[in-house]
Amino acid sequence: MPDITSFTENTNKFHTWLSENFEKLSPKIEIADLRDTNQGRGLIAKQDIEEDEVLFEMSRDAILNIETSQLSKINPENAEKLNNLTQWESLILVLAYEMMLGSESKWSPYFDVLPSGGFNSLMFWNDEELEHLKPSRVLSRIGKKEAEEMYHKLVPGQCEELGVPELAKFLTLEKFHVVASIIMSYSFDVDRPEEVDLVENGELEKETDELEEAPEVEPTEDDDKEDNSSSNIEDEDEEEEDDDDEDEEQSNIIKNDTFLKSMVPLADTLNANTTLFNATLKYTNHKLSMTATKPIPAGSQIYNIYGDLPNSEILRKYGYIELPNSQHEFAEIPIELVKQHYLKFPLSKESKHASALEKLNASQKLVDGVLELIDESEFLDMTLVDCEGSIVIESYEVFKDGEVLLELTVLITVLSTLFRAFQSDFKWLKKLLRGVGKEDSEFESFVNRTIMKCYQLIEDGMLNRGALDDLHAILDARLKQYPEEIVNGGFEVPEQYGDFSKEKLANIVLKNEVDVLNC
Ligand SMILES: C[S@@+](CC[C@H](N)C(=O)[O-])C[C@H]1O[C@@H](n2cnc3c(N)ncnc32)[C@H](O)[C@@H]1O
Repeated sequence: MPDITSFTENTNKFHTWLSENFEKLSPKIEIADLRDTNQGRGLIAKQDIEEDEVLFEMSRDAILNIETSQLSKINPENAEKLNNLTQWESLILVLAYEMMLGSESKWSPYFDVLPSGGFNSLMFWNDEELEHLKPSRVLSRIGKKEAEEMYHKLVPGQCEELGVPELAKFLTLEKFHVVASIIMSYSFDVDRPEEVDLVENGELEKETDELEEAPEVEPTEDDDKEDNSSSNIEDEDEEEEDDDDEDEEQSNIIKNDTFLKSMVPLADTLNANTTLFNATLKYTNHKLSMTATKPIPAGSQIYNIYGDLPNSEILRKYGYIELPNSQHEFAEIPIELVKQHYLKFPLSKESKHASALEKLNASQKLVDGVLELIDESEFLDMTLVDCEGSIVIESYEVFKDGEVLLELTVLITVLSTLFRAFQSDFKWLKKLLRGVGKEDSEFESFVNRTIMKCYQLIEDGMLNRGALDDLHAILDARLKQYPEEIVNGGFEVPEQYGDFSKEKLANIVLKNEVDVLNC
């Protein structure tokens, strides 16, 4: 039986705190108990709300981050020290410290409505439960190991460094996972006031409706100065690796960011839905305000959007899924499958040639040699400005509407053109093979010329037949990796959200991915 009394009491105390600490709290909204539909607390409209109406508003000192926390203030050097950690690390310490203060913390009634356990996000699934998600690539993004490494960096080292050894005792590994999971599913990346100024003055152009790191997303705000949701530990580690080269950025890591990872009370009480979202968090220089983006009829739930996330990512970070799917589903093609396709590609139709090529280990040499040249292609580096770095990456997203990542289109067009050319002339192929891996060889110049030609074709909107055939074959190979029941339509996505088993949640994610691959 859920404890209705303390749940309601905590909601009421939080509401009182909000009326004392917020600048505006519309009487048209209420915090509702939605546990009967497995949504915890949520925000409901008590009366009709108009588009652009402000639902609540708070000043920047009502939110919790390294600038407002006690941990920064108890010691004059702490603010600087926290700024030298990553956004994740510092907010974990800041939030844990305030929680340790208990009723002494300004945010104590807020903490009482945050979860203290019962998380469904993938970090809390055991190995057996995670098996159900195979072959989804979401499994590569859980970051359990990275989380533990972060724990050992912060505890006890950073706690002592900040002059709070008692925090090391409070922040057990179990508590660390709770705090990190709260940040994962409740925090916002709030634009700094200076950033808002720049955008408002037109000095910085920001694109609308685009996340900072789509689709490996954050509860960050989107570039329209409106909210989304938060980041994950691996995302930030990747950013840091990039920064590692730059000594200057080693210190003041956070000060270099245009946003500050923050806990934003009440804004994080909104549940999310990629179709039904009707409110968004807007930032001004001094304030944050939750604003209706559509008219909201009395009795409806007020929804945010945590980002352009597919169900696999919603499950990983937030522990729930959308039915029948998210608006932003994608599936992923691992590079291994692309390699395997071309390793099996018949380089000659004549059997005597085929065995000679086998002896030369030709397929492996060609696949490795071509991928190396594509990876290092200066031409692609300069022309594909929308792709970050090399087009040879671990996996490629394909989307619900049949759209494929540009990187994959280019890669497959080049590979399909090359391998069909290799297939056309056995003698020439043998000659080419001698140059694999060598600079200024005929092999290298042929591959580079083909890369340029293929790029031109793609720019002119032309995909050759061979590339399409290869893409379909690779998509089919990916589909074969999914459980038969899901691929053959033996599993049906339920109509109503409920208290689903982990296996059912996993099957819904796999079914969504299979549907995308079948598009
Ligand atoms: C930012 S919090 C929203 C407030 C939360 N419901 C609460 O009671 O504190 C995010 C969490 O709310 C839940 N949630 C959000 N949107 C949901 C939805 N559409 N359906 C089910 N649960 C949802 C998930 O547990 C998620 O991790």
